[in-house]
Amino acid sequence: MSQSLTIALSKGRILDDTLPLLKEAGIEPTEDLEKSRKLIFPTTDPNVRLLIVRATDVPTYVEHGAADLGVAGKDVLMEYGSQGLYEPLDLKIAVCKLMTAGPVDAPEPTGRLKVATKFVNVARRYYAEQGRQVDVIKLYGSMELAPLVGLADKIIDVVDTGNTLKANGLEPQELIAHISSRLIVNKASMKMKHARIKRLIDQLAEAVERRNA
Ligand SMILES: Nc1ncnc2c1ncn2[C@@H]1O[C@H](COP(=O)(O)OP(=O)(O)OP(=O)(O)O)[C@@H](O)[C@H]1O
Ligand SMILES: O=P(O)(O)OC[C@H]1O[C@H](OP(=O)(O)OP(=O)(O)O)[C@H](O)[C@@H]1O
Repeated sequence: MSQSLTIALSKGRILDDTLPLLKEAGIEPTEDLEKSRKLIFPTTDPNVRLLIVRATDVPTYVEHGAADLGVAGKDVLMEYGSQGLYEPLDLKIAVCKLMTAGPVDAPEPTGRLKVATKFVNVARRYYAEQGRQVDVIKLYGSMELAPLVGLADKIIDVVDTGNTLKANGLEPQELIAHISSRLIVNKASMKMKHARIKRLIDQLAEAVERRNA
């Protein structure tokens, strides 16, 4: 008997970049996910369904077993803490960098640094490793605004082209990590549904390799 799989994805770039890889593994949604308000979607494989969740919620669904697998940015996994999950495959999609950024040509602030970010755990860890005293301010978006209005000296955010920083008079400073999206797997599912999950990982790994050849 075939084992059922539930895969958690987020709308936007992760969905756009993951669907072609899933297609190569024989899994295609049977309706247009971007156009629908539904959150659970059947696929051409009767034993595979897709869940649509917020990008930052993907690890939660997978760790708790509400989904067997998911696709999440390394930034999200660094912030969430990935010890409760397996992370068997780098899908090499949604590639960007996690960086500190601040106003162009601003002098390095002396004393306690104010850093605004949605990656508060990453920020605390990063500055603790440097022995630097920081106040970390949690934001949920539009981080670039914080230094412009005096909420923070710097931000930590993902950077791709750098256009968003530039448009706001900011510049990238220190590289914290190279980021791409990873396939994550629930630990119990990996045991209980090993053959099916292993097959999918192998198929996706081949698809990633073909794409990056
Ligand atoms: N400009 C970018 N270029 C390339 N990859 C990016 C970029 N911005 C974010 N990413 C990567 O894509 C992932 C998903 O980003 P996306 O913008 O879809 O969600 P989000 O807006 O960060 O999440 P949420 O909706 O929960 O706030 C991020 O976790 C990151 O790894
Ligand atoms: O260096 P860039 O190429 O400008 O990309 C960086 C931007 O991309 C992400 O935002 P996104 O476009 O995903 O919008 P969001 O804020 O809705 O997540 C991120 O939060 C940055 O603002």
